[in-house]
Amino acid sequence: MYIYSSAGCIRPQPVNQSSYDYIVVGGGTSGLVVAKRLSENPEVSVLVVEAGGSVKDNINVTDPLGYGFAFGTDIDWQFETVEQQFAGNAKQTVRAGKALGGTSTINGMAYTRAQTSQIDLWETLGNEGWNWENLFPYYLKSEGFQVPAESRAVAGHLTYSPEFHGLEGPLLTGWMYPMTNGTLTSTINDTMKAMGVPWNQDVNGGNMSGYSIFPATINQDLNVREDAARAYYYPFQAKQPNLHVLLNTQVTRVTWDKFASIPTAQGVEITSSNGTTSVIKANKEVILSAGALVSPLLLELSGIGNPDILSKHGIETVVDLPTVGENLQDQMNNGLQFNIANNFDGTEKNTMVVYPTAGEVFGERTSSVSARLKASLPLYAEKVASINGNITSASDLLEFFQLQYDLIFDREGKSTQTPIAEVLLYESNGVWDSEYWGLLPFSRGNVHINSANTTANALINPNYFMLDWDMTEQAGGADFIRRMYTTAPFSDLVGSEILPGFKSVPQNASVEQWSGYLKSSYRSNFHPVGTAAMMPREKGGVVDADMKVYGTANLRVMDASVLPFQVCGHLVSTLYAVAERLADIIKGGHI
Ligand SMILES: Cc1cc2nc3c(=O)[nH]c(=O)nc-3n(C[C@H](O)[C@H](O)[C@H](O)COP(=O)(O)OP(=O)(O)OC[C@H]3O[C@@H](n4cnc5c(N)ncnc54)[C@H](O)[C@@H]3O)c2cc1C
Repeated sequence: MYIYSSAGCIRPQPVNQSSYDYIVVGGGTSGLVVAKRLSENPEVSVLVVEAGGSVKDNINVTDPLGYGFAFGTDIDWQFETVEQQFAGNAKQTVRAGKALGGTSTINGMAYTRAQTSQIDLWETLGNEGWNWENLFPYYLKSEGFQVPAESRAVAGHLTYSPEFHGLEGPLLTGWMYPMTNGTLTSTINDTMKAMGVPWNQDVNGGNMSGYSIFPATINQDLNVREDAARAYYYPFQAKQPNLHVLLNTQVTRVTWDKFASIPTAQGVEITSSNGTTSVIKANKEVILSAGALVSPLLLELSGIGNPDILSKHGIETVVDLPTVGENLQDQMNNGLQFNIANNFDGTEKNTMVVYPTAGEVFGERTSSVSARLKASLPLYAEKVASINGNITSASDLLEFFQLQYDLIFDREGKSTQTPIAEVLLYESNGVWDSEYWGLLPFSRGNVHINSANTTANALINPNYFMLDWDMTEQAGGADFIRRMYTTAPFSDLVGSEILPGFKSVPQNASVEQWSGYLKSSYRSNFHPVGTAAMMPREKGGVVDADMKVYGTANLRVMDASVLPFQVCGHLVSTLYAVAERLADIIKGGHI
């Protein structure tokens, strides 16, 4: 067993302690933030246990234009879902990073936050103190925004509002150099204007809707990906000798203090890469940051969860918390492709994004779509409850669904400012590609252990396309893209539609006509959240507003599992901010 500690560059050293004050399970996006911040106090020792290794020099990670290079390699967990019964029964692959830095080492590097109302919703649910106003300072605290030079900003349409960005935080954000020249951005802007979609000066201030050029997590001067390890670990290795990292080591469960009156984590059981198993003790706390598809499994393997599931696998119940692993929410990712007309020179590679609202997607149909959704909510709640074994009651689900509805539509059924789709646009291998996803599906699934064997595959079931809104939203996104490609002036640069093509999905297709194509060509959007949700226990929460697991003295979860609802932005910006705030909560003082 080897430990990587503060002594300069990454170099294996024998484990030198059998106990640490804090043990963070998973050196990923969230885990490294918490570990770095806790170890700012030189009096405490912090150990991060990470299943993967260091990828500091892995070109598949560092190359900012190398999105996808790491897929299918040994740093990709490549989780597999069960057959998706509402989407043609095919299984799906859900990617996640297995490396120091976690999924931030393989992701698309987009840095976009959330709609203010989405974060405020967390407080409405009963999580005191979790609202946009309180979280916003932590978005700024985590961020080291690299201000683009004015000439670059003008040439590349890189608009931003300085007050929405932190300059001193560890996580570098900004724009890649080669992305900032060309005229396509303004052509699309004129097209968006023609479609009634405004330019959004900065998607990171709490209003995401509109058309924008989004920043990335990037070190623009080195031209390398900025992942969690580059932001929150490597620069502090030498300065914070009390921050230790144990790589290539898998945590298999939490161990408990047999003599404590309430369940108290005593440490973690680990398996090293050579297969040896041992226990490391935690003097104060264990924090699970293994990701939304693993942290709930570690809870179950440690005896926290649904007693029916635990007993089936011979695991003694430590805390009866049946919603562990429930409330899984992911999004579905589809794409449309078009030929490029000869008059486009193909040189611009800006990070263009459109976040249309329900009104912009559905147009005149908005009130009928909203009425139908509203009327369907009780049915949705019944359906989700029954398919998921009534672990979360239909009445609780109905409450969540009404809150989610209120994000999208107001009381009169009109569209709010919350976007319902993310639409990307880029030129790739000589064609126009528009990848997109509906942002707020109502489907809820789950993830559970399938064995007490810690290395066995889990049962991952996002229930993609379970509810008809999810298809309505996804088909609406496809319609929106077709309009975008056929609206001037962008239409001048577009040839014929390649995918799906009008033979496969006719012009002005109905939702039903879209569904065959969308279900046969979708993939996971790789944004699983909600499986150890921060909510009051009586509503099905797994962690409280301090991310402490209900019924335990000193076990917390901090990763995408705790987000009770999906957010409209990509996840890392919000996870960095939430983890920053949690670190302050643990340290005993927060903004
Ligand atoms: C392909 C892809 C593209 C994406 N694109 C974007 C994007 O452009 N922008 C964005 O903001 N978000 C994006 N996301 C989502 C985002 O990156 C993730 O939601 C986020 O990084 C998850 O952070 P986390 O802290 O929850 O978990 P992770 O960062 O996944 O960290 C979990 C860590 O725990 C480790 N671990 C797991 N099990 C164990 C165990 N038993 N013992 C020890 N360690 C363990 C893992 O190896 C990992 O390092 C993308 C995701 C993917 C997969």
